[in-house]
Amino acid sequence: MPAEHSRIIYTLTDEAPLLATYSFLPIIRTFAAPAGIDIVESNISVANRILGEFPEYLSDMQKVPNTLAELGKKTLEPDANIIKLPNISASVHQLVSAIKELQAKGYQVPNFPEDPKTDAERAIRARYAKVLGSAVNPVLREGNSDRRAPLAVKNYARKNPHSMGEWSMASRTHVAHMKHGDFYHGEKSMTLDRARDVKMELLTKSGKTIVLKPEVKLLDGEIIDSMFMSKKALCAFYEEQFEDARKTGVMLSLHVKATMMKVSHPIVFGHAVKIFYKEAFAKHGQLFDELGVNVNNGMVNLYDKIATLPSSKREEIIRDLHACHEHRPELAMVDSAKGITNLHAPNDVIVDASMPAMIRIGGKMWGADGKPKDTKAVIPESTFARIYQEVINFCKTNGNFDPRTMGTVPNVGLMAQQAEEYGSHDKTFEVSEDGVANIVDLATGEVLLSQNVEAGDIWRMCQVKDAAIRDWVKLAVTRARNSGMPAVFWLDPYRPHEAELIKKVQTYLKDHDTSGLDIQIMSQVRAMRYTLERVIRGLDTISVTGNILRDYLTDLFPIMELGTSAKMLSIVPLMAGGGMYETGAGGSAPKHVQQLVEENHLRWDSLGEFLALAVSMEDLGIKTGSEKAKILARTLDAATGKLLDNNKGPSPKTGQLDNRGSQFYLAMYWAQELAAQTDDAELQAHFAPLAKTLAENEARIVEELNSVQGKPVDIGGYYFPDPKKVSAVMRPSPTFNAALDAVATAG
Ligand SMILES: NC(=O)C1=CN([C@@H]2O[C@H](COP(=O)(O)OP(=O)(O)OC[C@H]3O[C@@H](n4cnc5c(N)ncnc54)[C@H](OP(=O)(O)O)[C@@H]3O)[C@@H](O)[C@H]2O)C=CC1
Ligand SMILES: O=C(O)CCC(=O)C(=O)O
Ligand SMILES: [Mg+2]
Repeated sequence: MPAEHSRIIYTLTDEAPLLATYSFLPIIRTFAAPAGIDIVESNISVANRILGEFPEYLSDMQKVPNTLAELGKKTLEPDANIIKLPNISASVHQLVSAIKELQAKGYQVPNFPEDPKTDAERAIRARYAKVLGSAVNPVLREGNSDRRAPLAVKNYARKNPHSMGEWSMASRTHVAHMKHGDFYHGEKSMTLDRARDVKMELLTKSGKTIVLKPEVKLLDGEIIDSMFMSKKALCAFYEEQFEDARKTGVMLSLHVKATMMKVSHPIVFGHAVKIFYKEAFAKHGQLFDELGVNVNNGMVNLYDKIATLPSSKREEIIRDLHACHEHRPELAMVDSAKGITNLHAPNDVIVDASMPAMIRIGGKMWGADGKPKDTKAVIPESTFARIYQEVINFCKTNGNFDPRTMGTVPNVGLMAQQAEEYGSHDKTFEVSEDGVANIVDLATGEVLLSQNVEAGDIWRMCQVKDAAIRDWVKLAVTRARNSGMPAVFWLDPYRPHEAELIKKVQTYLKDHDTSGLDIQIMSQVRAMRYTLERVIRGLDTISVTGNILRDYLTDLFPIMELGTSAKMLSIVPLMAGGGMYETGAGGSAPKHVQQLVEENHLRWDSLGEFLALAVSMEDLGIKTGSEKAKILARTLDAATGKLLDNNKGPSPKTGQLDNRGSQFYLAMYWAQELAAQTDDAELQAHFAPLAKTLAENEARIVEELNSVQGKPVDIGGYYFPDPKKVSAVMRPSPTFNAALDAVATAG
């Protein structure tokens, strides 16, 4: 078997998934080896990405290759087979913390220039921008998204329903969104008649021409949009909503996606903070400017910056901040015990996860007194906010969803080739002066799209390539055909971008045999209502959406159906022919690391990894003609089914089975499945002794894994932990380790 074709690339990322990888990789290697499959690591953690970006600051020993760029290239090769775990999409605060940790460990990478003044600082900042926010997914996701709950997982959730909070008709929880002046209302869109090179420029009222983006290469048939968020409208909206919440006595929460929309949403977040605390900002604004306070990075930034002030001044500021609360509504808390509010850090309340968590528990968030309360969820962007209001209306009328009976909602999402918001980061600008923002053809000078903007508005251009749209339509038809489910394109004909998309969808659907399929196009709110009406009748519906709703719906529905998006199968069929298998649809669960460090219990569920590995091995088997790889995939799926049936997922409670124990059970069941199959005698003989050893030592291994819990452990860092220490913590069972080693030696 050619070596090139028997390779699975396994990413090393951050936080909980990285910890889980330390115990899972030795297991995977034990099983993959006899099929000639190499498991190759690719470290794309935020720390490693920083090091990869700044080699000239490092000693030769410290230098690392730019792994993300290399992996990005790999996604364009037809034999790519990548298992991608969730990684940190770093906010500025997280990035700065990671830099500090690296520096403390002797890696002399430059400081992050928060407020660059010189060209040199601007250059460093531009390089750090490549590490900031959602920097990994847009590079690797060179294909559209296919996310769904596998049948075994869905059946497990039906039999073992997670808890759901009660919804009451009297709930005051609701979503507040902008009615004008947001990206939706100002959007203009067009499909290119031919390939063009364009620039983005601002013609100011004062007569200047500011070129914001000198060149963007556009392809024939590509859809481009120009849209802006009005600062005035956004600030007026915040004022009105904060006051409404205060008057009506409902708690307030803000939900944005500052990590994925890494340029626009921090600004949107910052305005909320400045308006909430406006008296304090009016009084101390000049000092805050001098200190370089930037609340786009949350209140945490302000607290960090004032820490250097003499204590009397600092206390005065803190008193003034607290005084603001008197005429503002109660704020939802992220951690009420520690006094961390919703406005503390923009990465603490990430809308895709935070809204479903709130809906799941009956429309509540936590108040400062630690009690769950109804909340006004402020989500400025109307297109996406309205779907949540629709779910809330539905729950108020029909009660909470029932995981035992509800249907499933898989998603086919448009994201390939940096589609929509994914490609907009370097084309998003905070407008410096009133004027006209134009997208101009470089060759002809023709103004393609034009907007009247004002100082402080956020103006951006999004793109979607024609090939990505064709591939998305094809994936939707394939999924509809293979699943037998109806598919709904969630597209709003009144939104200019989506009106362009609808034309293409209608055209490309004709390229496929859609006979007998139920494929419809509906605006988001109607699509949500239609889908929910089916969901409560136990009926399944595929949602086919753009990039943002791909993200939002693949947390929303899994969290209702399965209790978590960790249990999703998340496949990216790469357009160049390879496959990327993401593990779950959720994030990197920072809370889980805290629990491990404090109590040596890792509640991270690796089910997503198990599911991803099975499809990855299956694909490898098909593409390389390896029967052994196919058998490994089949038996792994069976083992995962058994794991679910026997309830061997990790418990959130310290002292009980955790991630490590769950992985042990997977290994035992997998070995048993391989020992029991008769299609391949070699594999059978190879794994029979392991199956026997693990079964005989089950009680002992579980005891070794569970008895270490309850005490703090040291993993030697957060963003750049010590591999030896993590490995020791994550592999605490000598008996299990020896059993795996014995197979390697025997092989
Ligand atoms: N694909 C990717 O690379 C993604 C990366 N992210 C990044 O992850 C970080 C955290 O994001 P956040 O929005 O807080 O979302 P998370 O999904 O990390 O956290 C929300 C909650 O989901 C639950 N959860 C998620 N995954 C698992 C799992 N495998 N096993 C058990 N529970 C799980 C946990 O809840 P509980 O313990 O209460 O059950 C967790 O606290 C950010 O840096 C974000 O940018 C986010 C989404 C996707
Ligand atoms: O790219 C990111 O920052 C997050 C992506 C995400 O949340 C998702 O894909 O579900
Ligand atoms: Mg998401």
